[in-house]
Amino acid sequence: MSELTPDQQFELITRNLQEVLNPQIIKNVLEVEKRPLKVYWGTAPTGKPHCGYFVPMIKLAHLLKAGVEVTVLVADLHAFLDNMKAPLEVVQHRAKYYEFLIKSILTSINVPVERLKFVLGSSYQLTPEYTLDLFKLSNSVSQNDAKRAGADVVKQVANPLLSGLIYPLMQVLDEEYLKVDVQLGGVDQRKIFVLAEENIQSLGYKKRAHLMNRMVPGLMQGGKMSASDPNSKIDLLEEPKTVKKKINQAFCAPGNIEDNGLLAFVKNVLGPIHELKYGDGTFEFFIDRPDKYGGPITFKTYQELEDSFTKEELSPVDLKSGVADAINVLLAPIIEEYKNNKDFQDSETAGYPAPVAEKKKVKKVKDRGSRYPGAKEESPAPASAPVEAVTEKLEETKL
Ligand SMILES: N[C@@H](Cc1ccc(O)cc1)C(=O)O
Repeated sequence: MSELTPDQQFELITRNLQEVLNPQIIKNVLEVEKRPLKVYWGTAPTGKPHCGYFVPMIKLAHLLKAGVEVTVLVADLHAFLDNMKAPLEVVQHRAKYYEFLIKSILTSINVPVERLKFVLGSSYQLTPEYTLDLFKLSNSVSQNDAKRAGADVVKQVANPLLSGLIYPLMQVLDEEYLKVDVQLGGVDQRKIFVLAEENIQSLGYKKRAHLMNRMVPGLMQGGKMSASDPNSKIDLLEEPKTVKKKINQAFCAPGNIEDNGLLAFVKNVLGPIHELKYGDGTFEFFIDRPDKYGGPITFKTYQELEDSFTKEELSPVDLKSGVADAINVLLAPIIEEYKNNKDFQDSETAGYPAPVAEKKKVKKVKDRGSRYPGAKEESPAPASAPVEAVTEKLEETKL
């Protein structure tokens, strides 16, 4: 059990979250029952994981630090039920790939993974008990409610499939079958979490608390970092040159801190990772700025960085270069581990992301950002990396 007091545990468990539903359930376990809290986070192995994954990973780190028993659900059947984003033939393979990546992200930010439990959805979701519970739940949730619950999670298509209604019901049942007190997810899971809170007791099961992390904004104006828009996201196995290119094309207007995915990334990912590595409350963000623009600079608090950007002392180009460098440092050990892992090297035929191609030609792009306030941001060139095409095409043909 943790050395921390229940208050300290609660602070870590809920730190930097966007929302918590039913915190009293958590407090009761920590303060009254005095046993380790049990939390699960589920992920459906669909597209290629991107940098947005750092946010739940940081939360898993907080949970482990707080002595929580954490389960990661690799929701293979959910990946299949979401418009066959992962067809059954490839889902097992992708599930392994996700588990590998999650472990390597955590290891790269110094989080020990031994205490993490990984569970594959199909390992219990095909049992008679689970099936009967699914049927029972389908008799108490209306089509409309199930549809609404999945609206931000299940891909919305012109002719919605029935599987999209089964998906949220199964996510409700997972809370019981994984024997947890709490489910963690992004705020995009909110409607499913509410569905769970409103319906799980009809099966005689207890209501769970829900933790919701923030979504990392995409690199383009508006929206979250999304697997379906390659320009909005940076994959975990993205090559350094591509990272530079994508960050250079990101929307980042001088002095504008409101609609700025890069600052949000520093605040919600780079800052907390620095803190995890070097101790509570610490922050450091370095920009290797050319001498003629003021020389290298280190910000010691996020606020300093934001202020400097607001006052236009720090230009978008320099912010971009600092963020791109930091992302490349973050991704290097993950890419390294991937390249050293033989299991994933010849996986293209399984509809699975191809290895980071060393030979892949990356067209040289001109530096598109501007160092000067008021200069126009150009729209991004389409990034049609062959790596992308493999998964996307497979997904399309199976739809
Ligand atoms: N809905 C989650 C995946 C998930 C699936 C099943 C669960 O029980 C939990 C989470 C996502 O969008 O990635």
